[in-house]
Amino acid sequence: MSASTLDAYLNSQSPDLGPVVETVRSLAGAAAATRALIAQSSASVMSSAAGSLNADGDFQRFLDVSADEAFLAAARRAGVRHYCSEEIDSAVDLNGTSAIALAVDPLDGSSNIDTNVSIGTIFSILPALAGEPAGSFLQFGRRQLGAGFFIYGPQLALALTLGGGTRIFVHSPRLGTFVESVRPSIAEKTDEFAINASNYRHWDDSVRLYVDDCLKGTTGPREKDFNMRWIASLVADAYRILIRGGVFLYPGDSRRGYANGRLRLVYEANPIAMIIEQAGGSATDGTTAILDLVPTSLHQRTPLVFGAAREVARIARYHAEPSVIAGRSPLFGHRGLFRA
Ligand SMILES: O=P(O)(O)OC[C@H]1O[C@](O)(COP(=O)(O)O)[C@@H](O)[C@@H]1O
Ligand SMILES: [Mg+2]
Ligand SMILES: [Mg+2]
Repeated sequence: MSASTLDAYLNSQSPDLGPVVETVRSLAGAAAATRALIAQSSASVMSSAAGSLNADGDFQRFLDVSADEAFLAAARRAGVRHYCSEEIDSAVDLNGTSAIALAVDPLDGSSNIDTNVSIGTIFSILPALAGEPAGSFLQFGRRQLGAGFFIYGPQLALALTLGGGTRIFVHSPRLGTFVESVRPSIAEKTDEFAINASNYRHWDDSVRLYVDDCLKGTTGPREKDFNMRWIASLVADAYRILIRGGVFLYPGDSRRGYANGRLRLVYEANPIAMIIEQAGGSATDGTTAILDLVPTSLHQRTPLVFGAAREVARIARYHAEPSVIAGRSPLFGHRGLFRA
């Protein structure tokens, strides 16, 4: 693969993708500025409270709000018509000239801000519909024209899809631009899973049984040992899966407000699902493809399972065939390590 820049890649797109290309170009500028802000700020400034709660009830930090301002400004510069983000209550009409709707999670992985763990920005690009701005974001994920995320990690990187596969670009401070790094292809099998295991007691039996079976390793039904990773930054977990495979789960659970997990459909699950599918993986809410779900509200949550296609399909069977679980009920007496 010959090294290419993000600009060259964007310039090679067909003219009808022009407004999408302009949007990505503008977002890349905002990401470089956000990266610089992160690099310059002390941990206490970055994580300091902005003083309010967002639409989902999360405490907003300084960086959540400043990233939102940077990406909103980038949307305006690109002529985006409709904008929504995790940090604002309702979608807004920017009166832009292009028929583009942009949904953004300006700062993903907020709980990691002051620990110097990778965080990022996730975006979803949709066709803007006539009428109220909110309507543009209630289209199912297969309508996305493009999706991506920036990750502020050891490298500033962009995972991007415009529908013809997924590409990863890494920012070169020397060249002042993003350079293509890898075209990820997610293996369909894996022996690495990612889940917040502290919620074990809140999960339903299908998720517990799946994790139990992984933990039993070579002597269990999977007949192989599994490794576990959980970064608690969706962008970082997704990036790892793009690079070396694996499967990620944030299921619904019995905690108050967590019936549909924690992640938001419009600006987290949908763009990640498109990026993952375009890299050869799959993404579901446990059983149904994320990209086939029709959002009913801007900030709605969804359970999210994504990564290696065969593993995601296996997890769907744990969810969809209670008889499998019922048939295994004698095992529930010794469910595994997390019960010890
Ligand atoms: O702390 P938990 O419950 O494990 O949740 C971690 C998840 O929450 C998130 O931080 C939610 O995103 P925000 O930081 O944008 O609210 C994801 O990045 C991550 O996967
Ligand atoms: Mg997020
Ligand atoms: Mg966020």
